[in-house]
Amino acid sequence: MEAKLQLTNRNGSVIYFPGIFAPSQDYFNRLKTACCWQTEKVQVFGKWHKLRRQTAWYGTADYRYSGQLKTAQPWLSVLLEIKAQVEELTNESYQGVLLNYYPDGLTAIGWHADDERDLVPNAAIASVSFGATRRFDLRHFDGEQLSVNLEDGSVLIMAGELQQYWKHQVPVQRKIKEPRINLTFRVMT
Ligand SMILES: O=C(O)CCC(=O)C(=O)O
Ligand SMILES: [Fe+2]
Repeated sequence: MEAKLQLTNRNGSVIYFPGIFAPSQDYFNRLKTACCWQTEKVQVFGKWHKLRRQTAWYGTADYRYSGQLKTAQPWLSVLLEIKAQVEELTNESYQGVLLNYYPDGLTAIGWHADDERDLVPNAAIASVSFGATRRFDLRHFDGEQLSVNLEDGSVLIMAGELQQYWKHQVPVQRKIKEPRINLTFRVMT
């Protein structure tokens, strides 16, 4: 059994597994090279703005989120390799993965819940991290906050009713100059 840390079990569960993938597997560079990255945009008062964060969506189902339609690109072998290990660890099967590329610590993702209607409600979301360690914050609607550092090769599982009661973010960390890739494997309707 792998080492694991249960961060909360209140209104959903969050479990952290460090060191699931070894640095020698070189997934950061393989994903950086193989994936078709797109600069993320957000619409504010009708105007589109480019973000520093880049994303990619792979799998067998299209995904609508924050006003955009992400057309699924077919699975890559490197993604299937990672998916197989994550499915074994979490006892779940995933139809899609959202990848986020953070070039440095100035790149962040704001408070949100992963509750889009294309996702099966309350199904597990498995979040895999490569590269720079970044802080991951969770905030319950009643104000309780939790944080965990997501290290290279780790897997974080969010499950149950979590997305209905908690939001999460990856905040700006100015001192971090190194890039990071995160993959969130999702169960789609
Ligand atoms: O980069 C992370 O650790 C989280 C990404 C995330 O929350 C998302 O893609 O919905
Ligand atoms: Fe998220």
